[in-house]
Amino acid sequence: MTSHRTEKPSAKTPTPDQIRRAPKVLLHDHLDGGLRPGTVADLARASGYEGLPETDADLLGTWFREAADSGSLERYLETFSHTVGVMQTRDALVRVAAECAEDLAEDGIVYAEVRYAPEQHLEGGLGLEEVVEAVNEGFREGERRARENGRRIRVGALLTAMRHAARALEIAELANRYRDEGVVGFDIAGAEAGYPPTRHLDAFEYLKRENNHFTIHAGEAFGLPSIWQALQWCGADRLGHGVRIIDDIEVGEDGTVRLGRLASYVRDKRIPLEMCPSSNLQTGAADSYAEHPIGLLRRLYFRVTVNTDNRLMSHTSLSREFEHLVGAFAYTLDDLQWFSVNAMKSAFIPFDERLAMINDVIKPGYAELKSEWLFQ
Ligand SMILES: O=c1[nH]cnc2c1ncn2[C@@H]1O[C@H](CO)[C@@H](O)[C@H]1O
Ligand SMILES: [Zn+2]
Repeated sequence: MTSHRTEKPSAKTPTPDQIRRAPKVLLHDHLDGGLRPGTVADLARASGYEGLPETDADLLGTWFREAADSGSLERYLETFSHTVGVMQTRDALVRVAAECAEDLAEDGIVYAEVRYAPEQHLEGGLGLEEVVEAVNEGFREGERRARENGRRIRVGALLTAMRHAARALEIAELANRYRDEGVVGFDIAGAEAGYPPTRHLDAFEYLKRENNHFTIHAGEAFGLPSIWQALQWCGADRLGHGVRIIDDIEVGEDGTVRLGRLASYVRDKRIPLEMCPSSNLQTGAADSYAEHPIGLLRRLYFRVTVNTDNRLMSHTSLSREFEHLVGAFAYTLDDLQWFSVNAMKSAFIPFDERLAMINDVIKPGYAELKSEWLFQ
């Protein structure tokens, strides 16, 4: 008698090792939120930065995670003063960017867009352009080191303007100037409540006139009005977080789902949502992985992507984010592929490159993983 395997192999729960080896795409990761704890300690020592709460790398890593675990975005953001504080020289920026690309490649990421706010790195005397050039140099160096270790990654930069400041147009112009040299788009970040995206309308209008791309942190600490402004006033291509779109979705007792006008628009127009589950648990935007809106949004086929936000503060990696989601929602390799293809479709690099990444890198990578059961 022949025995047949009844379970579709791709429907099995992926192991942590498979998750790590799966080709992944990351669209929302802050350069100043992803330093290795040891690097923060090293750079502080080298530059004479005295404000660190701990000097031992392990203790420092724990400190960042715990301090960021505050339940409020404002308190979460306070921890960045220490990472930004040690990223004020060319060498520090090159090192942090190179290690970032290396770490992402080691985690199985094949394409990443990493963001940072150039205006926050001028205290040591660097100019905005020098900051961008140092970070770009670091990314290229990290890509090279990854290649030497048998890994392949491409990293693009997103330039962020801080929403409480008034330099958005200047930073948008900077992003436009470097668009063919490693910078793929623009973003605004920082405390959301009290700083609506329309404050920076001039920057967004400028980028639209230049046919350039941008994402906006919206719907994280503040709700639907922020998402609505980001899309309908500012014209964002993607939403950073966007979790609060859930406020415009009603699920009835019998399971029927009703989308409001804004949620319908987001789904109909395939607006990419850059979701960052662990970060949301820390800032209070969601209570647990199982209750995170990503579960429902994925079932409703919103264009959901999975991201890290701040690997240091959230003690995470993209693989870990997927592990949490696999635990909460029993996602399979098919789901992971769906998230990765969604992210690649939503990237800011040209269409032909996105398509080649999907067809020549991502899909073959998942096919390879899905075939492993045949040889066990
Ligand atoms: O989740 C977030 N929401 C809003 N702002 C953030 C988040 N994570 C980091 N930053 C802010 O973005 C700056 C540039 O990278 C960081 O310095 C931090 O202030
Ligand atoms: Zn963010």
